[in-house]
Amino acid sequence: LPFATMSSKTGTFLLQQPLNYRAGARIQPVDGSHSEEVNEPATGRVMGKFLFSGEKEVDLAVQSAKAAFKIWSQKSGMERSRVLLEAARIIRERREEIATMETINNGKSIFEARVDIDISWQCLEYYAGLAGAIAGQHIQLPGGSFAYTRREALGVCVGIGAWNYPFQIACWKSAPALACGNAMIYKPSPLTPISVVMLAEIFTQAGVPNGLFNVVQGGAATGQFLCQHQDVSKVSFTGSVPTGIKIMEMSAKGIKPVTLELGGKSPLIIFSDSILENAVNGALMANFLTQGEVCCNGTRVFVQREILEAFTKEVVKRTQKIKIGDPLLEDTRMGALISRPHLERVLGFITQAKEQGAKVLCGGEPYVPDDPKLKNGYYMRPCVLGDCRDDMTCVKEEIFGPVMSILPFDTEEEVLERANNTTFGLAGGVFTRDIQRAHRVVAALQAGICFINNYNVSPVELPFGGYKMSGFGRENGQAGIEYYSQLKTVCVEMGDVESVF
Ligand SMILES: NC(=O)c1ccc[n+]([C@@H]2O[C@H](COP(=O)([O-])OP(=O)(O)OC[C@H]3O[C@@H](n4cnc5c(N)ncnc54)[C@H](O)[C@@H]3O)[C@@H](O)[C@H]2O)c1
Ligand SMILES: C[N+](C)(C)CCCC=O
Repeated sequence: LPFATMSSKTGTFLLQQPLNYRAGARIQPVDGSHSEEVNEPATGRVMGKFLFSGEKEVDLAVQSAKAAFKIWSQKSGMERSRVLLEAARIIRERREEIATMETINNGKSIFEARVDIDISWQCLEYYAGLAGAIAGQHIQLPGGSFAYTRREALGVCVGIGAWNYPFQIACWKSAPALACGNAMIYKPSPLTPISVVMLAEIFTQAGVPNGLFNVVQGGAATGQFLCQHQDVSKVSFTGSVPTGIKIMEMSAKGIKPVTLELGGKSPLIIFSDSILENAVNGALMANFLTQGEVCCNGTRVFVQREILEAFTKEVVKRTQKIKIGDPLLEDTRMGALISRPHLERVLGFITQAKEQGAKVLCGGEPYVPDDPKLKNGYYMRPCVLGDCRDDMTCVKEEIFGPVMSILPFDTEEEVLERANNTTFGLAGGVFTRDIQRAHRVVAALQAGICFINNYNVSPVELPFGGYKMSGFGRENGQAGIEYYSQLKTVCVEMGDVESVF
């Protein structure tokens, strides 16, 4: 179905179709508990309403996924690979339509949304490539006996996603899950319910059995029904630390494996020998993609004192030039934040930072575009904070908005101590021309994904995930296979059985 193309101008899209997907079709949930509005962040307009799913609908989705799992898990890796490749091809073909929908529902610029959709189909292609290579081992034992291992699917997996990368997060979870032979039920964030249903339609069109990828819409209660369902074998969650803790507690009751992709407050360390232009570009990429609503952002920017002034001046100049506005316009580089309460929360962090002694070097206030249809959108000017200290709230807590905190440092030893002084551990970065120092620094960083002389690039071949309270498990890369499969050992006796009894 053409979706966004029928109405691809900001302020015009209307939600007309059901957003649950079960057994190969869009449906209304059988026990929709209540309906919620879905907003367009760029305009603040209500685009329509959708129903939150109750326990019965969750159970129907699980039963339908179980039936599809029986078929899909019996297919060879190569057979699954062909279907995933076809899904990747359809996403490529519908790239503009999906990116437009993502922009309308999330508020990020169309420029960025296209990149998200590219990473999404690349993820499907990558796991299609691995599907045929999923294999066990043969182990020789004495007397001609032997053993072998089988890497088997887990069953019905649940994916629960955040609102910042709605389509991409669904692909990062479903591609390895399906490649390994699992079924998946996906629950997107209620703030961004739309694009994942397009993914479900694409999987059906590509040839997955009906029910293999179902979508249930809802919030915390729906998520809980999913996590607590006895026929669910695994939960993969992307979201905040407090919700991650709840997911882990619920999964513990059923001894269900979990993958937790949680928040961060990552350090970006810029040494004085860096190429200044690259370091500035890196800091912008580390802070302002998707209006700063990125889990792995390097929001604590540690700058060696010798270049503090030059770096800060350039970062501020470049930040002030970021084009904010209608996210569907080609030259927009920063769109609208996800919601009014979230915008107010981010602005609240800036007020508090000022109270605690930080200096606003640029931005940090609401932005009202000239275009009248955007006047109720959730925009703000990206902010750079100077005079920051490690004990300030803006430096300690995840803001999840376009706010960069600059922190001076003097020595490598000092900055590493400060960089690791956080309960988070998702990402980290270093800019330097000294290669020994670069590798020494990333080896010492307590973070799951580290960047040397760049930031926030994410080829799907690379495992992604956190240390410490940023979670565990990995998405993407070969490592992703381990988190959607289980190992069976088969021991084969070729001789007679000797009994000790
Ligand atoms: N590490 C990563 O890969 C990654 C990626 C994107 C976002 N994030 C993190 O996500 C957070 C922002 O996203 P958010 O505001 O959507 O997070 P959130 O934790 O509020 O919600 C995430 C998802 O969990 C669901 N949920 C909420 N309560 C639940 C419960 N009790 N049981 C089951 N499901 C429940 C929500 O409906 C949503 O789908 C940030 O902290 C960000 O860093 C992490
Ligand atoms: C694609 N990025 C920019 C690495 C973001 C990954 C998802 C985190 O929120």
